[in-house]
Amino acid sequence: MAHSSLYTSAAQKIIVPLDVASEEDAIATLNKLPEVQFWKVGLELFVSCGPSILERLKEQQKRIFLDLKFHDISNTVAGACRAAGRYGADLLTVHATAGRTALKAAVTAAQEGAADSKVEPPKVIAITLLTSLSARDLAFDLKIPVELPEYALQMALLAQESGLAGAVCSPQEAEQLRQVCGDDFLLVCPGVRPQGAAKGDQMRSQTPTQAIQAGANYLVIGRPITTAPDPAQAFQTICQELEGI
Ligand SMILES: O=C(O)c1cc(=O)[nH]c(=O)n1[C@@H]1O[C@H](COP(=O)(O)O)[C@@H](O)[C@H]1O
Repeated sequence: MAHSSLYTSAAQKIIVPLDVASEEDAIATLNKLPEVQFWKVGLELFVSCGPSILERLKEQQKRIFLDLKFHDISNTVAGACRAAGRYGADLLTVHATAGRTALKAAVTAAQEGAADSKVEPPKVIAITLLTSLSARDLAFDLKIPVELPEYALQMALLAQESGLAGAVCSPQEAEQLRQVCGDDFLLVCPGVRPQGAAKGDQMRSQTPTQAIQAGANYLVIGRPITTAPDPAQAFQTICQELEGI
């Protein structure tokens, strides 16, 4: 059995999503993975059981990525971000394709919400292009006539110009985004798969080592940990991989 102290710095870089449909299942996942410091609450759990899970996480001094991926007109995005800003989450997502006005409004509104409840505002980060989409999807279905890495970069730059703290991108685009957007821009990478793990619906994946070497600040890793026969062991194996870089 590995010692948790060995994995502290690597563990802080890994965000594990609570992609379950009830608070009970979420708590069961939390209990299986006591070493995880940073949890993601996304659409499935938030729509299923609302904000009470955020209180449970805060009681346990966990960090929270509130991944609600807002994508709407600017007035509606602002209202949602103001409400989300009240919860004291660390990170909050909006889609870059909501556009410049909505992105700027998101940051301001999240700050207002946080001030209302006297908590730190969440860092608002933008989805550049979902990691479940391929270059083929971008060109043929979304009809976007721009190469995929360039498109992700342009969405990240739009987010940066609009005052957002960072972006969500696949590890495959992280190196270019890091070079262009600089060291202070947060890069959060889902679509991360340890060598040999099932990709599922992830179309642009890389290993944890590759993602960190490309410049990711945080890795979002779900099923390779949560559906493993021993989730705590799977988490520790990834931490060990990162400690070895
Ligand atoms: O915003 C996200 O976290 C996100 C963006 C994205 O482009 N791709 C993506 O997979 N995610 C999330 O990252 C997690 C990936 O989970 P696994 O594929 O199980 O590792 C899921 O909770 C997704 O909602």
